[in-house]
Amino acid sequence: MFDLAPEHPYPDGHRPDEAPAPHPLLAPVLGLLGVWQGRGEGEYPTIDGDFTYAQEVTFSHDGRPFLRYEARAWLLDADDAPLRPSARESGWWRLQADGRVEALITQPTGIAEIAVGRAAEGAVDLSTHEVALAPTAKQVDATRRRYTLAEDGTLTFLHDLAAVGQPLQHHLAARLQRKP
Ligand code: HEM
Repeated sequence: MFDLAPEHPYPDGHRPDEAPAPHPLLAPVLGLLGVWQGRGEGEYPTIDGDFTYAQEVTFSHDGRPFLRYEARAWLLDADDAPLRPSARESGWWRLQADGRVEALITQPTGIAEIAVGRAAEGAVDLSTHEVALAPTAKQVDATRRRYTLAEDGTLTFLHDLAAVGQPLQHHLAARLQRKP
């Protein structure tokens, strides 16, 4: 019989300098490893008014050439107090030898995205390759996600969305700080 392991034998790493050693193909995204938290603003022409939100984003790895990605957002009220849970998603970013990234991202709203793009020096730009929708999901045609790591350690996130009959346009912008 299999003996239950008290701890996972291959825990994910959240820092470039801790075990497991990151795979060399992760070099362009090493600066993203860890848990990030911050605040953002969002809008869309079909939504009543702007909104502010908080988000926690986690990038980790197990020594192979892909990142595990998870993002959870919650809406904020006018005093920045949590209002209600909002978008969440998780997936895998597969790093290729020439800096290309293939990202597979799924959301509980019935949307599964494959996005492709490039990673270089802490900047990642991902655009839709394909979107698959569950039968009851809202129509999403395309997205673009840009992550930029600034000198001061801030991670900027920009998200464009083509959905529910609207052309690709701004949906979200956030500034995240790495959690200690
Ligand atoms: C930080 C992440 C996100 C936040 C905080 C957020 C927030 C919101 C909010 C507040 C709405 C209005 C409806 C509601 O109150 O729930 C909305 C609508 C929507 N969002 Fe997002 N969103 C996020 C990410 C995404 C992503 C990644 C996608 C698609 C890939 C997406 C696609 C949509 C769509 C399709 C709608 C519906 C528009 C409509 O029916 O008029 N959102 N979002």
